[in-house]
Amino acid sequence: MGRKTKKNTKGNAAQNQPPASSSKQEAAAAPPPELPKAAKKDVAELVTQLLEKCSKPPESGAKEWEDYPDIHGLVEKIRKIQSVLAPPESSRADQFPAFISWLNSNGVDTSAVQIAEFPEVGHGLKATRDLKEAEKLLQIPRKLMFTVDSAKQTALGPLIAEDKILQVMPNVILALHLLNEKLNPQSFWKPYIDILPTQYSTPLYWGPDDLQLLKGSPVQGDAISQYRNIARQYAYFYRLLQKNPAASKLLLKDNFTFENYRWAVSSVMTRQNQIPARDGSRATLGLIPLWDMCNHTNGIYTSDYNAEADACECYCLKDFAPDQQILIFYGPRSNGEFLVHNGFVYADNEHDQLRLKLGISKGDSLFALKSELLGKLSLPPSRSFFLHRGRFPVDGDLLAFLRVFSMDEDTLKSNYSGETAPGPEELEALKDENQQVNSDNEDKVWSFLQTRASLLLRAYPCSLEDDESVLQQADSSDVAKMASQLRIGERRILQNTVDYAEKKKDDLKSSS
Ligand SMILES: C[S@@+](CC[C@H](N)C(=O)[O-])C[C@H]1O[C@@H](n2cnc3c(N)ncnc32)[C@H](O)[C@@H]1O
Repeated sequence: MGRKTKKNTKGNAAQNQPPASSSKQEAAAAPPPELPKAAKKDVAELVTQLLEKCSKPPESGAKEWEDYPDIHGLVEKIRKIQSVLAPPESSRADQFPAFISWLNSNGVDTSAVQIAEFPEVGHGLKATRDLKEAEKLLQIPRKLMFTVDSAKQTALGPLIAEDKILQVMPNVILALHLLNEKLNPQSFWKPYIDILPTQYSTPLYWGPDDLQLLKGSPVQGDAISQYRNIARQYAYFYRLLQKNPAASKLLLKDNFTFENYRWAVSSVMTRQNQIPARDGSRATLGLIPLWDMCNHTNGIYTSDYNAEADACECYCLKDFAPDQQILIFYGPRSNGEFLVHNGFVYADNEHDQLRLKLGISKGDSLFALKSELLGKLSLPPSRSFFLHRGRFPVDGDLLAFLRVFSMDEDTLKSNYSGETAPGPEELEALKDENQQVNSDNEDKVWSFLQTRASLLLRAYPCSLEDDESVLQQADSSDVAKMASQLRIGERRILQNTVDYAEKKKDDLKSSS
């Protein structure tokens, strides 16, 4: 979410004592329930199959979708066996008072905010009084933060020190840390973990029918890849926890269910933040209690790191009246990114963009010349680009790629290769809309883009009106609404691109 930079202002550094190591606390905890031996054996076999299935390199297009039912099927079998370990349902809202007391007793002033439930966004913060734009809203000391660094100081530390894969996956470290602390009734962070949502709307919670709702959108492939990645991670870390002696005393070891893992991964994905390490030399990944109760809106970053106070500070994005929801800006992400990583999309996303995969065909007789020129622009011959919402749908990288993609042999040979190889200025010019290679090339660029965007518009399985009515219908599922809102945004970007290309072609005609 918010970007954190170092900032020196006055603060109360004396409060910042690290929490006691929870490895000691774990020793006092009652053991959580375990699966019977036979069930454990069945899970271990399914996990081996899952790891094998997910470890095959992901294939694009239809193949990716073809693999998904098998992966999903194995995961569902595992979940069924492990369902006996599910903890009793608990009410999140009942835990808020203890959470606020915990914050207050650790030096957090919560007087300006209150936790409340809001339509469409879940729980969030509301103002308890008039708050002015740029006024300091919250200050959360490091000792309350739940970070990769704090994970290393618990019983997870030895496992992190041993496993090379874990060391390069800070988000997984956080997820395992969260699960281990959740199982520990003595955890310092218990009041925080108790108020986390019990489930999420990320695609990790979707079934095959839900994923089908994304048909026509490139986000469908992203959601399937995410599911595959998390299933693979689950299988890998399941085996690691069973086999590695450094994991033998972890509470997590016998409670590492897929349900728990997708919950922990989603908790981390939807709430994580980069936090400068204590010495400022690097960033660590972490969760920031209370600050992470703020929901997102368009705007600018208003969070900062106060190095002197060793605390995260959040300022008001705008004026807020009493009882009004306090919103912050998470960052410039597209609706597709928000859907896959945060489980939501919203209508007025100023930073919405649509992924567009493009490549020079290996069968193109000019492949070598075009690839060489693209290399000089630091672009591979095939990659994903983005079409943007707003006045300028095409950015410099996409424009340069399309110009090279559309170049004829003569132009390539006489202006862009060998002795006529372009210098830095000519390369920059390829990214500049106000310059052109020649009018024929320019016409090809905009015609190609117009056709491609029109085809993508036609590829959606339903109309704009259908999607708009899904949003209006009270009985539409949350996933159906999300998929419709996503497509509405994508269609707007594609239609804007078609119109923009048309205008560019008209301008070309009138200038020739
Ligand atoms: C950091 S948490 C914010 C607190 C969260 N609403 C809760 O109940 O714990 C981020 C999550 O809040 C929800 N959210 C935040 N901003 C939203 C928005 N503009 N529209 C819909 N959901 C939103 C999404 O579920 C997202 O994953």
